[in-house]
Amino acid sequence: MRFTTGKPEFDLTYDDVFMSPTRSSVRSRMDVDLSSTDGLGLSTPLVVANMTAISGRRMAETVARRGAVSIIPQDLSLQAAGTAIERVKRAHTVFDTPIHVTPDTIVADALPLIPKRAHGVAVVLEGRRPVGLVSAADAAGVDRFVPVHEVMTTDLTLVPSDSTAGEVFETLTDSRRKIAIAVDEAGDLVGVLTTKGAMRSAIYSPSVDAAGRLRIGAAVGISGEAADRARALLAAGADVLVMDTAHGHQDRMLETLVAVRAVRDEHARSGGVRVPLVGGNVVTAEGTLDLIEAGADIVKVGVGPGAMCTTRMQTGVGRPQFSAVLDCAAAAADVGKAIWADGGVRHPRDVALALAAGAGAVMIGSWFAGTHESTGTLMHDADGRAYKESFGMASARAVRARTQQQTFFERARAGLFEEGISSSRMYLDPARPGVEDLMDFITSGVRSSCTYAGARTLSDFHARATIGVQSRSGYEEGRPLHSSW
Ligand SMILES: NC(=O)C1=CN([C@@H]2O[C@H](COP(=O)(O)OP(=O)(O)OC[C@H]3O[C@@H](n4cnc5c(N)ncnc54)[C@H](OP(=O)(O)O)[C@@H]3O)[C@@H](O)[C@H]2O)C=CC1
Ligand SMILES: Nc1nc2c(ncn2[C@@H]2O[C@H](COP(=O)(O)O)[C@@H](O)[C@H]2O)c(=O)[nH]1
Repeated sequence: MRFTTGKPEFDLTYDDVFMSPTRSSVRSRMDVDLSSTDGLGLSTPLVVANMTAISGRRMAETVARRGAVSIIPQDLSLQAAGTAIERVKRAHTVFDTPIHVTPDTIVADALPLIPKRAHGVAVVLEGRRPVGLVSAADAAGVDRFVPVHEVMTTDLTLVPSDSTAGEVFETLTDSRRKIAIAVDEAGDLVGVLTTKGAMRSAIYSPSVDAAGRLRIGAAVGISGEAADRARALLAAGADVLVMDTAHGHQDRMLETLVAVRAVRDEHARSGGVRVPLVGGNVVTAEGTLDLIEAGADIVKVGVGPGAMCTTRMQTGVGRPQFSAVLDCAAAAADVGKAIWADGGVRHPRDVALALAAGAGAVMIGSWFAGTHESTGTLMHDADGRAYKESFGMASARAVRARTQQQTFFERARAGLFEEGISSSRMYLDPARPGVEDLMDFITSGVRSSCTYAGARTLSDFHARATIGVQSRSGYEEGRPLHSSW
């Protein structure tokens, strides 16, 4: 990557920069290979942040089907994390795992479950056999105590579970239906697929492990028994381990990395699979190199850019994210390693700019909180707009949950150091209410950015990108106007 006018002496945010178009021989945006350059080989270079309000098994399976990976937060109990990993490993790589209810489930119980999937229905099962579909529209205007078998649709599009996404697409378009239910030879439920899902399956490749199962990562805190948690997560099948703390460039993080690396190496010797370790967060070349020396394969970069973050206001510490990514990525590349750009992403352009600066993949939290797949419960404000509640992992709320086993004094002391927002409303975009909708939005933007730079791969993109520094009005000029001026 090069600057149009030489590297400035001051640090830059994503908003401060733009990319100049350069001559390109790439004929189509679909010719761009978006595989991550972080060694994980994600076909979509996105990682869902290890935040309790965002990353759970539903998020993990959905993004893995589209080539990305989600990290289960450190605050989840080992048992819950193990269950999440196990469910994601069992999930189908093409068909979505639907919500299911029984014919006798009452409408009042079924309705809150339906928004937990972007496809908007629950499958009604007798045993494991699908007998109906119920949507919020089917249940509109009926008594809440009515059993779903009285309102469900029974005219189903059943497809064999070995159907390809293309075959399902044809079946659905021929029958003018939106959702197919895949069943096995016994007629038992395997999963569901919408026309959009079938189309996406043709565009994205799932992120899978050596056994062909969807991938999922898990976080380990630096306080407490990190090595024991890491060992248990590896045994449960985690595909990547993330050690992160606010100040990643501290002795305790380095010691934790050394300890977890030993556990990981032992796991690799016995099982033959070397799980990558991620450490963070840092914003300097020195921090990056120290974490790599201690055992990190990937360094997580970003202090203070996150949407739930109060660190910069509270402490004055942090660094504008574009420059942090640029410097840390260069330092990591010098020793053959990579970084994730973590936090501060609000538009597809931010992802493109992070990748142009050399990030191996980009971590997103809050933007994905406002989706059907995040862990929170769907709520509506006084105007009827749908939202989910999000909170920072260093907020008083998260600290209270994380320190439950400690004494009252320790908890009160920890509570003094909050560096995050405890409650924030992340609205679902009515045009893009699912995480896959946002992934389409982001990846189409990044594909296009690559062709503007004449790049077919992300390493090409980093090599060819030409970046300029813009004024505030330069940034404002680029913002679309949704009504006249
Ligand atoms: N990317 C970012 O900008 C930030 C991210 N976060 C996220 O919040 C989550 C919780 O992280 P964290 O608050 O570190 O909690 P952790 O539970 O990971 O604990 C942090 C440990 O480091 C010690 N510590 C020393 N200096 C600091 C410091 N400046 N800030 C925080 N801890 C320090 C703490 O001790 P003691 O409590 O005794 O001081 C504690 O033992 C993580 O997921 C992290 O990524 C949090 C803040 C910033
Ligand atoms: N300073 C804080 N940073 C936090 C907190 N919770 C999470 N984070 C960081 O933000 C990113 C995600 O950024 P986003 O802009 O996509 O939301 C996450 O990975 C953490 O590094 C917090 O409470 N305080």
